[in-house]
Amino acid sequence: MTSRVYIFDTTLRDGEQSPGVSLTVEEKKEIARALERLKVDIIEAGFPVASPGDFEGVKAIAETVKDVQVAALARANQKDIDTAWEAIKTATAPRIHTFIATSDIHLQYKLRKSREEVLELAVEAVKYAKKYTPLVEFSAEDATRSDWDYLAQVVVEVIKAGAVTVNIPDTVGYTVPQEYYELISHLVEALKKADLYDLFAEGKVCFSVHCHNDLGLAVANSLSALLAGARQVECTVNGIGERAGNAALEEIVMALKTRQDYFEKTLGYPLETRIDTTQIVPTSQLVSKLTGMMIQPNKAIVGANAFAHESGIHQHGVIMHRGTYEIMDPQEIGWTGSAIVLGKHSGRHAVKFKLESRGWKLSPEDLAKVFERFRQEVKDVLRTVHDEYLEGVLLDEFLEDEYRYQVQAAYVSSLYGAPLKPLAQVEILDNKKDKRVAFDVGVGSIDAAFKAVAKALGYNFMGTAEKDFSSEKDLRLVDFHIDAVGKGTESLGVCGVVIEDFHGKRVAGLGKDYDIVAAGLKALVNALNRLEAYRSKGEELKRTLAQKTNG
Ligand SMILES: CC(=O)SCCNC(=O)CCNC(=O)[C@H](O)C(C)(C)COP(=O)(O)OP(=O)(O)OC[C@H]1O[C@@H](n2cnc3c(N)ncnc32)[C@H](O)[C@@H]1OP(=O)(O)O
Ligand SMILES: CC(C)C(=O)C(=O)O
Repeated sequence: MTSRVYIFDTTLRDGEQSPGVSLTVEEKKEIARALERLKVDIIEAGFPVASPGDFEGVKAIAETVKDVQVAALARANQKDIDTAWEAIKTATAPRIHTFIATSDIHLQYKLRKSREEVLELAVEAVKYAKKYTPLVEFSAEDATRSDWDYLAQVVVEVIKAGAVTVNIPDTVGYTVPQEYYELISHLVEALKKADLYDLFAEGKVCFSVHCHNDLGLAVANSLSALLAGARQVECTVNGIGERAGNAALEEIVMALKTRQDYFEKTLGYPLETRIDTTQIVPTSQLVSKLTGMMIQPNKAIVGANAFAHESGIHQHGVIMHRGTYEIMDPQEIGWTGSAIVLGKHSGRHAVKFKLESRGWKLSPEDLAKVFERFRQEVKDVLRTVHDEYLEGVLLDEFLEDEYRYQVQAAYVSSLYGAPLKPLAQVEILDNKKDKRVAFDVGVGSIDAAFKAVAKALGYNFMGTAEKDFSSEKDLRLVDFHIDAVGKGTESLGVCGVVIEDFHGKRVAGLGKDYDIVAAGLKALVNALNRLEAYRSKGEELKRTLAQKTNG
């Protein structure tokens, strides 16, 4: 048996069958190019007879990609096969993928045909497709709910008719790993009985698997089938597809790579794909963007949290040795690295690590003070804790005396249904007791208030605009959010802001108030106090604190 596993990507065919997904020809070409870079073996580009748009998409892909087979789907009839061929004939290696269901439930209710009729249609379809290309794949739709002996008969006959790949789909995600293993083994035995085993053993005929995820078992079932002798896996990027989706390409590939030891121990040789795993994350993100199907944060391999650690014990482990809580190298998959994310469950080691990565070296006593303040003021208060909030509490701890500004009073209007813009007037007192007053308008009351505060203190508030900084006075808003502590209209508003200055320095500010605009004002003024204190005393403080660690 060969050790090579062929990756048949059906993102553009079964993946596009996800409810709500519809890709343009240009988008399909962009994904196909990404799949070529990922080095999948086969791209199933679509179902050409389905619509002129599908036909054009498949044709365009066949003309675009070179280093990969291009497959087109066709029912077991001549029109579908002719149309499939028309669409893929310019591909470097065109594959016709014809299919018909073999389960009694499909035969009786959907096809309204006998087993004999379906067998004949399958054989005729393969023979007909074979006139166009040697690369003919046959799929026995709903194979896992088919009678095993009838399925074996179909498999044997389509191979005799010329199919070089025989796919055994778990169309409705019904099987379980052990059963699927036994089914593939049963079909291998059938090849032996039919004197076709040599073709299979030499890799001239290949069993393929195509698993749906209705019970969440698509990847497990696919891997189990590989152990039984299948050598092609049909899968989609991010696991998108009909209903609960298909087996996720990234999970199959990384399971084979990460547990190569297990497959080698079990089979006596490793299983290998030719996938360039560093292309997994870029491809996944492209597919998500173009299909509009979000990737859940905890999705294996490609979810935003797949290599992020928030709880203290795990963070400590990862800081000491990544392998304590990670079984894959994120960079091998195309991530920039793992992430230590500060949050409710973070501990002292993570806080120390984060501060050190920003150039702060603290004695155990100073670290304890900052950690305690972080615990009290930030950890339980914010859901997303940017690293800047941690540096912020450090600045509060050591430089609070330097803070210059305090909101004295503010008047901010809030409008509904009026053709006017909200207006903010703020009065800020500095540490020399001088009053700084400014007015401004904004798209909303917070926007107006922030502009007025910035103006009063000599800054120019750019909002979240992507435009370049043009002056030392410019300030960009990097993050802004308000959470409510408590329930109902009397809850406390907690506002967090992160701003960036002309030099790229980012600082965070926090503000709390029963009035959410007031919470926002306090947060921005807190951030500006921290920014100015950092600018005048930050580097000196770093040196002073670091010296304490030497003594
Ligand atoms: C398991 C899978 O993922 S299979 C692929 C599913 N993908 C799609 O369906 C893609 C989009 N489909 C379409 O655009 C349309 O269904 C088309 C163009 C393919 C067919 O449209 P229509 O001709 O209107 O038929 P409709 O979809 O309503 O019914 C399917 C017909 O194909 C027949 N059929 C279904 N599977 C097969 C097959 N593998 N081989 C031969 N005939 C089949 C059905 O019996 C039915 O025939 P009938 O019209 O004589 O009753
Ligand atoms: C056409 C076949 C391969 C299919 O998509 C399925 O059975 O799910």
